[in-house]
Amino acid sequence: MSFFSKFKNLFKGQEQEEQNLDDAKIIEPATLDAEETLEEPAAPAAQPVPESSPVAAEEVKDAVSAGVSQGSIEQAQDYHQKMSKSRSGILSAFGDLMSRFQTVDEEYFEELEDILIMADVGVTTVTELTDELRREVQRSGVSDPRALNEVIVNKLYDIYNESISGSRELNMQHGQPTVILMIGVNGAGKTTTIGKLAEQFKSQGKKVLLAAGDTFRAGAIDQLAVWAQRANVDIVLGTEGGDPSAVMFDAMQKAKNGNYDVVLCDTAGRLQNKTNLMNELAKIRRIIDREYPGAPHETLLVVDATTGQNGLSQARAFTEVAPISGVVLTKLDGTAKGGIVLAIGKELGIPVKYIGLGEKITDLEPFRIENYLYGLFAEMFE
Ligand SMILES: Nc1nc2c(ncn2[C@@H]2O[C@H](COP(=O)(O)OP(=O)(O)OP(=O)(O)O)[C@@H](O)[C@H]2O)c(=O)[nH]1
Repeated sequence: MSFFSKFKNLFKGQEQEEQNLDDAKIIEPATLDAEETLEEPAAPAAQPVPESSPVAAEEVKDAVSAGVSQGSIEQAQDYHQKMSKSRSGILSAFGDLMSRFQTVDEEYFEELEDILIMADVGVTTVTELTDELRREVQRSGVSDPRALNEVIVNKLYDIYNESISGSRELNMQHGQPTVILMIGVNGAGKTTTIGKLAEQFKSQGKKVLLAAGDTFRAGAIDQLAVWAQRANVDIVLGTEGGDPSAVMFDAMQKAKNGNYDVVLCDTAGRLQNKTNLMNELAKIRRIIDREYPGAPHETLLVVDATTGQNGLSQARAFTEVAPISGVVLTKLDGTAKGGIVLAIGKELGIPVKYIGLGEKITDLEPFRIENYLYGLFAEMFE
């Protein structure tokens, strides 16, 4: 069974449960007003909650064994709700395609390519996808475009998974602080993301320290200090125009003496001057590594999803100045072109580790390709 069928079945299983609970609620005795009735209220007709159908239960078991848990249902629903801009763009284009093509032909493939490229899925991914679809159509003889929808989603899932190398989880340390270096151009959402991550770690009971290493942009230090306050975590402040490596040194000392679990390091995002940035990041990494050999344990590149292909070329340029272990894609709630996740996976081979789905401190989700594809395409299969 494909990942999507399994995923879909889990939702079917959940809907069935909710329906069962609703059915049971309708006949709850609490809904009768005993005060106003002279007669004894009828014996409560509460019935046991009916069991889910054995088929649904079996399918849910399948989905769970495919790694889809209750937690991921909630996450997927969150993705679904907050990615509505991207989804409505893609779904209306697909709807239009379905209404105009009764059979799959070359023109259908060309239009499909256009839709996906417009959604920022990226030319390489789109070409690989449609080449495979053409082969699939030849092999299976499928001619109804509707029958291809699920195949498309499954292939996007496979292409992403095959492109990514490296761990998709954060490389968390035990017995020493996990040092995370955040890089990315100004305005991508770096500061906000550091605040959101701090909040998440804090809510997991971890002791968190921020290092305000963007000493270049006026106001960056103050802005990070505001997030530290919001998340109620400690911060090492630099001085505007000062040496960011000095901030990192102080932060590493404080982390050691204060038994911190996580240090989140902000950096300046001056991509315009690649050599300077490369030297600055190399120096920062050296200082951190000297205090904690092997650190930083993560270097996360923050990319603004609304910048589309521009964001992708920015990301590519950053891979030339520092080794990147993961991408945080921000503002996925604010774009109608959410396909950029797939382009980044395919073109850079770096896992997207988090996505930003809003401006609030809680609007950051660990990235899961299943949830993302559900968020984008779910209604296509209803
Ligand atoms: N809708 C939405 N807005 C976001 C998200 N992440 C960040 N933002 C907004 O993007 C804007 C820029 O975010 P910052 O965190 O200031 O960006 P930055 O990369 O730190 O920029 P510099 O401080 O200039 O380096 C702010 O208005 C944030 O509220 C997100 O996931 N969704």
